[in-house]
Amino acid sequence: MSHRTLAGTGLVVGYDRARPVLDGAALTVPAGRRLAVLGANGSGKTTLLRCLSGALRPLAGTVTVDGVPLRHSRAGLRAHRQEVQLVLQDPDDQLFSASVAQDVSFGPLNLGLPEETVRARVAEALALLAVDHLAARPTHQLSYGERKRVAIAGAVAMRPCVLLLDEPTAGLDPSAVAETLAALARLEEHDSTVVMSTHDVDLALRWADEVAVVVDRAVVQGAPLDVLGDDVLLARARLERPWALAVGARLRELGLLPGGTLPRDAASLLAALPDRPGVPT
Ligand SMILES: Nc1ncnc2c1ncn2[C@@H]1O[C@H](COP(=O)(O)OP(=O)(O)OP(=O)(O)O)[C@@H](O)[C@H]1O
Repeated sequence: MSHRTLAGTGLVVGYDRARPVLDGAALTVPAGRRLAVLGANGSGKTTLLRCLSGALRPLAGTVTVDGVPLRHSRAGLRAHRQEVQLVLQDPDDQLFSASVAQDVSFGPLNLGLPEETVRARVAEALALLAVDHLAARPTHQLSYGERKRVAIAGAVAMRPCVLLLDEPTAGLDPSAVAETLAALARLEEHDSTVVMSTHDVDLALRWADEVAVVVDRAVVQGAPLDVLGDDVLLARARLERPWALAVGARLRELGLLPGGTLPRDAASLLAALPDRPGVPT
């Protein structure tokens, strides 16, 4: 795998030509950078990811990989799927084989790869997602969190350059969220660029290198502190300011937090606070 830059420009995407979900949206997934796609329910996050994956053809606009436009022919889509993989929000939309190993091997087998290569890819994908101990288990017996990680493993076995994850942490408990994030970090070491959609502004702030907000049928993209500190944009997008920015800004107003970049999570906020109690005069 190697890093590739996935981008969409002038995207008009939707299910009804008269009322597209996205109308002239642009997004760049910079190679090797973590991108979080945020937006309220129904704003069009899934629609955007489906379009970038090639699953949904835009009514207008172009999707490119390293500047080369995606063609929606059979051959074009087949080539695109080897570069870009989408993992759906609900693992039950994705898992259909009897066992975990069979499910994860489905994509590589479909590519016509030799059995030995498929076995190696499956073993690697299961290990990266820390679900190797589940290889022989029937998929329907797994917990929701396990099924979500197995679904990601299925995409990873295709060795995509860009992995698009639709709400990979939704419905997970905090330890399962941490396990998923650790798995994503291992994927990045294997040169996959990871994009996740989420409603969780706090997660986006602490995880992402860049943030894209789907709002008013368009996409606003930028640095996490800029985008998630923009109250006007957040209100338009029906999102809340991340707690770390809200609390950090208030502590700074009170003179309790030194200047510089605002902390992005609890650990860095606590580390930035003075080590003595009491309100400074
Ligand atoms: N297959 C479809 N046919 C018709 N309309 C659809 C279809 N899929 C989605 N939509 C509509 O497109 C809009 C955007 O939906 P989408 O699923 O992309 O939003 P989302 O931001 O991912 O939402 P959520 O956070 O609730 O998952 C919604 O109004 C939805 O009803």
